[in-house]
Amino acid sequence: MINDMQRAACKRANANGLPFAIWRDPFGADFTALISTSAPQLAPVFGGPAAPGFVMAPFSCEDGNLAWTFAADVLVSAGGARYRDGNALGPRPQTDEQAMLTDPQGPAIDRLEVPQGENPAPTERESYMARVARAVEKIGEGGCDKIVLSRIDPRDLPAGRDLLDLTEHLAQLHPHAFVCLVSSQETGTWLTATPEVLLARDAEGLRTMALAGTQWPDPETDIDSLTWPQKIIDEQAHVADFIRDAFAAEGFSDVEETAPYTVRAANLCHLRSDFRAPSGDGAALGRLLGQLHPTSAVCGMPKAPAMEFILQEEGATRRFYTGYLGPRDLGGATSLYVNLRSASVSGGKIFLHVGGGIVAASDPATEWEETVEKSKTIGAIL
Ligand SMILES: C=C(O[C@@H]1C=C(C(=O)O)C=C[C@H]1O)C(=O)O
Repeated sequence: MINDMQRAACKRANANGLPFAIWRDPFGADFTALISTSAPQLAPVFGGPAAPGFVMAPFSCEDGNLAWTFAADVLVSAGGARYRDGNALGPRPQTDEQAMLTDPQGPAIDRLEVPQGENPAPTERESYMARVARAVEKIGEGGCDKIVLSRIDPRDLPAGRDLLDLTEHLAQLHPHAFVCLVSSQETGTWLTATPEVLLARDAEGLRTMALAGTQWPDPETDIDSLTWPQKIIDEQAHVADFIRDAFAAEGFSDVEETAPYTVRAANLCHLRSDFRAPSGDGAALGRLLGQLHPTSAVCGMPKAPAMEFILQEEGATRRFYTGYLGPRDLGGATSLYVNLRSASVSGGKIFLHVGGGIVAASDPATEWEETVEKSKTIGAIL
């Protein structure tokens, strides 16, 4: 899955303080590794100069179309390495640094490890439940229909396990997910196994999804037999409304939409509907991304008061959790995923971020349970 050249390139990047990302697409077999030989820059995802790269944006940002952009200086896919030459990728290294990253005779590095950085405090059960109760109260006062809250669950990384091995294990456990390890000084190091597409563009056009509602049925359950309470059906419909409005506001027409259906994501099930639309020009896509991020699936509704409540309750602890990440302009496609079922890595610790949407009828104890179930996506490898 992660081949020897990809391992060597990521470890050498890490040892040399260079940014890298390594990911596996949903239902894909192979990983792709991308290494930058310079620091990531904040740049527009759509509408700027098109060059292959990897992008990552935080939850809270002024412009949803602005993301940390990791230039694809070296790209190692299952078929071999390619190297940046201007705004394209070519077969031969253009610099010594590019060559060093993939040189079969280059230095062997034992393990990929991340130095100690941030050390956020855990959110205890009582304090999370009190936070949920305050959100329900706020919704009851009017002005907000839904607020997505989250918490942090710090765990120890298994001693002696390489982060690349953990990433590979995560991918094996969750074939449906976009699985990614990304690291830079600007973003920190994040491990993700997300089921949620924020916005994807390829030759066939645009794709996104409205995902909401969570159940954790017995693994033997036939998911087609699952039913959803009306409050979840309504909540998912609101997320779909939000996406439909964003397309309409930016002038995208001929948007096709499916009816909601149940999908599995690890031990969880969600309610989802899919959107497809013809692509637009870069400026319109940038505005669409700005409208979509953060969606009501991870922030709430309406966006502004939900965001204000989240920042007041959680401070700035989310950082890149519920932001987005993914490859840009690679092989003619850009695939941005919501950074969910994700965790930041710092020294020997991994900080799981888990959350859920709160509506008027939410029960604090059940909301806590939901976050415990969501923590199992990454928890399963620890
Ligand atoms: C916020 C998370 O998940 C989001 C919230 C969901 C919900 O409220 O049911 C479902 C899917 C995601 O859009 C998370 O996984 O941390």
